[in-house]
Parts: sequence; structure tokens; C-alpha cells
Amino acid sequence: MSTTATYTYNKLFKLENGKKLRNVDIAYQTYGKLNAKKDNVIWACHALTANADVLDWWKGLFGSNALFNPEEHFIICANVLGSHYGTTNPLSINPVTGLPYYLAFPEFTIRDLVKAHQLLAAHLGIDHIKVLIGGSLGGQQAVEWAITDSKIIDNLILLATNAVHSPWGIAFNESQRLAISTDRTFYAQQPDGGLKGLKAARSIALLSYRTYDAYVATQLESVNDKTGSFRASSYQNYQGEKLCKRFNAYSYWYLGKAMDSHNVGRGRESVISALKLIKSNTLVIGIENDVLFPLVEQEFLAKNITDASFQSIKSAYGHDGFLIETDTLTNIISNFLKESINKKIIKLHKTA
Ligand SMILES: CC(=O)SCCNC(=O)CCNC(=O)[C@H](O)C(C)(C)COP(=O)(O)OP(=O)(O)OC[C@H]1O[C@@H](n2cnc3c(N)ncnc32)[C@H](O)[C@@H]1OP(=O)(O)O
Ligand SMILES: N[C@@H](CCO)C(=O)O
Repeated sequence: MSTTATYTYNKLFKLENGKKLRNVDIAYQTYGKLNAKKDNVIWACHALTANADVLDWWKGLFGSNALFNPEEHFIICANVLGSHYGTTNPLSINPVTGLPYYLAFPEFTIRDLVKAHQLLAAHLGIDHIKVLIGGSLGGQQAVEWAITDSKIIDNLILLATNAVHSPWGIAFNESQRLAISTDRTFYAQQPDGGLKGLKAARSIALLSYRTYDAYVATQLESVNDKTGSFRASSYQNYQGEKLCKRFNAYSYWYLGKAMDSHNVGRGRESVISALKLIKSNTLVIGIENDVLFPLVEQEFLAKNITDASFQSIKSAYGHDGFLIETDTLTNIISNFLKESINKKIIKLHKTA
């Protein structure tokens, strides 16, 4: 059983920067049924350009016959604030002006994305999450959520993510915004504004999601006599155009800024003391040749979250491997969840 729905938060939604949004829509999908004990919730947080349909974009890990399946679990995934897929975003109508926001949309942070999803959880009557999982920007949300409300999360799974977005990551995002800003249609504020810029931005982003080896494996020329029209060039164009067919430049611009804002130490004693607030049983997974979120960032998370273990995986894809290496991830995560049950049994014996 799957449900696609939108929850509208009718009160003023106060952002971290103090600005307010009215009537925030939160688009979400659920799969399966909440059991009587309300202890089978799997909440997936999506990354930069995905949507609420986790069974579609995380096939292999989510789906019938997969580890996270709707027969056994109540799976929830919500589209993030500012994104293109149904949640309030820069193309939404500003109730004050009656016109789309475009660049009048307020900037927001990862904490705002989490706050919206916490409101949705309250609306759905979810007060206990068996597994909270996310990769990349999804992992940034999951770690923030766990810091603010660890007691409701039994198991936290963080993939290819970090505690603070790095100068390197911010530089990639800024380069993408520079590409969008060279497209004058972006400032015309129309639904398809900035699409040429978005195409270039995705092409830049791809370089951080893939690796040298992946390009050699998939885009190497089979002949030696070419001086132009290279496969790698065609691939960059194709990938840019593919995103433009399903996303908008304004959401992309704002979501990159939200990613830049990610710093679990902001307004708290320190990054480490913020991570220490997480009491959930935690698994951190990194990808060996991830150039955007290098392993050192996941090692840092695992070292400073009290009850955390760390695993690294290999992926020819690099960073995007967290979306693709679902067989390996299924093995690692199912072992982690089995150990989590054992830990619970040991704890029960100790307290009995
Ligand atoms: C409505 C929706 O689609 S919703 C959301 C879907 N997306 C998401 O959820 C975001 C997360 N997903 C992703 O970022 C990506 O889908 C990933 C990382 C999982 C996989 O990326 P892909 O682009 O599928 O893989 P890859 O990098 O191997 O590229 C393959 C594509 O490039 C094309 N391609 C490969 N080489 C070339 C080339 N030299 N020239 C032109 N095209 C090429 C392939 O034909 C293929 O095209 P297709 O996507 O139309 O089938
Ligand atoms: N490829 C991912 C971003 C990488 O985290 C996406 O487009 O959502």
C-alpha cells in the first residue's frame, strides 16, 4: 500500500534566519502500514534532487523483497523544503503577492528542512522511528534530526555525509551558482528561468559525484583518431539536459545554499558536543573514492557519535555510490540491524 499526499502546515513556519513562510506544503509518500506497536517506521531523507518516491530512486535498498520493504515496514519519505517535487519552493505561489516567489524565496538551512519533516512526523502521529536513513544532503538532515531529537530514533544510518559542509563542498556549490548566474533568464523569474545555467551547474556537480576512473570506464574513446565530439563531452551535456527536464534552477540554487549552511555546531557549544547529543545506535558509511564527502568526514562522525560504528565501501561511481551500491549497502545495514537487536537483548538482560 502506498500513499502520496501533501500536508499543509497552516501556521507561520519560522525559518532559522527569522523569516517566515505561510502555508507550507510538505509533499510525502508512505508505503506499508504502521503496526500496532508503532515500531516499524523507516524514514528516508532524500538528497539534492530526489523526491518523496524513495522506492523509485533507492531501488534495491527500498522496495518489495528489499531490506526496507512495505510488507514489513511503514516507510516514509518527504520532499524537502525548497525542492521541485511538491513541497513549498521558489516556484510556489507566495500567498502575500499571489505570484511565484522565485528569487524572493527566503534562504533556508538544513535545520529548516528537518523542522518541516518533524512537523510532518507530528501530523502523522509518528513518535518513534526505527531507522532514520539519509545520504549526502539527506544524511545532513538525518544527523541534524538526531541531534535535536535523538530519543525517538532507534537506529541512525548516515551515508556519504558530514557534520559540517566543507570549504571544498561550498566551493563546488558556489561554482554551480556562478554557472546559473551567467544565464540572464534566471533573473527574468520565469518557471524555466536559468535552465542553461542549471545544465552547466549539473555538469560541474557530476565531476564531484563521479571519479576519474568512472569516466575512464564509461567514456573512454574506442578510437585514437578523434579531435572532437568526445563521448565525455556528450555525457556532460546529456546529464545537464536530463536534470533540466525534471528540476528548476531556483530550487537548485537555494538547496545548494542550504547544503552550504550545514554545520551542526552553529549556535551550539561545539561540533563535537552537538554530535555527542546523539544517543541513537548509529552506522556511518563512507565511500572510499568520494571526492565530495571524503572518508575523513564520515570517520569524524563515527568517532564523535557515542554509539556509532563505521564502514567504508568501494564504488566505481564515487559519491553517487550511496544511491547505486544497494547490494553492498543491504549487507552492511542488515548486519548492523541484527547487531542492534542483539544489543537490545543484552541491555534487557542487564536491566532484568
Ligand atoms: C522524476 C525523477 O527522475 S526523480 C529523481 C531521480 N533522480 C534522483 O532521485 C536523484 C538521485 N539519482 C541520481 O543522481 C542518478 O539517477 C544516479 C546517480 C542514481 C544514477 O545516475 P545515471 O545518470 O542514471 O547514471 P550514469 O551516470 O551511469 O549515466 C547514465 C545515463 O547517461 C547516458 N550516457 C552515458 N554515456 C553517455 C554519453 N557519452 N553521451 C550521452 N549520454 C550518455 C546513458 O545513456 C544513461 O542515460 P539514461 O539516464 O537516459 O538511461
Ligand atoms: N546525485 C544526487 C546528489 C548527490 O548527493 C542527486 O542528484 O540528488
